[in-house]
Amino acid sequence: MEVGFLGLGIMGKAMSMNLLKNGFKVTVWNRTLSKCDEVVAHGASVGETPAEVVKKCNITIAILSDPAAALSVVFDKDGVLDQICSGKGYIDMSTVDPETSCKISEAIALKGGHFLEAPVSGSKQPAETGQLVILAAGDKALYEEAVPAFDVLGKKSFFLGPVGNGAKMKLVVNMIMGSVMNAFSEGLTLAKRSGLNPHSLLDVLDLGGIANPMFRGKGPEMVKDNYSPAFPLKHQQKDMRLALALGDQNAVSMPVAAAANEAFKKARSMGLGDLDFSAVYETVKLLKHSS
Ligand SMILES: NC(=O)C1=CN([C@@H]2O[C@H](COP(=O)(O)OP(=O)(O)OC[C@H]3O[C@@H](n4cnc5c(N)ncnc54)[C@H](OP(=O)(O)O)[C@@H]3O)[C@@H](O)[C@H]2O)C=CC1
Ligand SMILES: O=CC(=O)O
Repeated sequence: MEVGFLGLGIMGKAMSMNLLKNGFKVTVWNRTLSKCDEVVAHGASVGETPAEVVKKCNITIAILSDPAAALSVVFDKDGVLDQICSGKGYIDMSTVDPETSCKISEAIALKGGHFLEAPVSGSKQPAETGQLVILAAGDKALYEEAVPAFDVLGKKSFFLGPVGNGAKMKLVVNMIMGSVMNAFSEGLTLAKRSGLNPHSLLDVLDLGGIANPMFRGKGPEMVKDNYSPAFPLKHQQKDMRLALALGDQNAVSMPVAAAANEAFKKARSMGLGDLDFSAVYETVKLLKHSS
């Protein structure tokens, strides 16, 4: 199977390498072209523009930073829309809002093409090991066609119905994740400030009802102040912002998520946006004792 791949950031690089390793022919494009070198060394071809990739491949996958990037790659000059047509599919795996997905879907449908949104849950390591959870919605026939690729990229894929449902599911999941990360940061800080060993807290958490892979994976690194990026904090803040907008539209009061968003914004203002989202811990550590 031949697929196009747009966007070779943390996720796109790992995912395209995984497709190559599993026998797919892959043609890649990245805005910063030099980032294609490593995947090319592993057998990928390069397209000069998104349009060139779509022209060559019947299915093109994208995973880009945010709504602005997702829209730019489709609508700008030499973008996806230039070459999408009947018989071709476009799968956007970026985390965006439902409105962005619907806009892309409608434009592609007008050209006779097929569209699937398929944001993913899971981070750098699950992307490398093919353990993502894929949250697809849109064109069911394109979903069926993409299953061999999804089977390589993920441990499970869901088809959630009409376009927008994948984006919504992803935003709900990441809203919970961002809120939990803030509570975890407060807990680690409280443990340390009150004289407890934070490693003991991690051990206790891991044996109880709220044990989870995020505490297990990020906790020991946070204690060492290591925030090497797997999921960049600027993207987590974007997800909180988009989830809060979804809350506005549905009149859902989300004070916990709103507070978590403020903490991520604070972290960005401290220059931590390119670090892992666990660096929000630094904003809690910053707060002074009252006594
Ligand atoms: N990292 C993670 O753990 C996860 C991330 N996600 C989501 O996946 C998406 C990608 O994340 P990740 O790989 O971490 O992000 P990165 O920041 O590592 O990569 C972003 C990618 O988007 C490209 N890009 C940014 N702006 C534009 C633009 N205007 N036009 C064209 N390309 C653009 C970048 O190109 P360039 O190299 O030129 O800058 C790069 O290829 C995001 O939506 C994120 O929320 C979802 C699950 C997990
Ligand atoms: O979007 C991030 C993730 O870890 O999932």
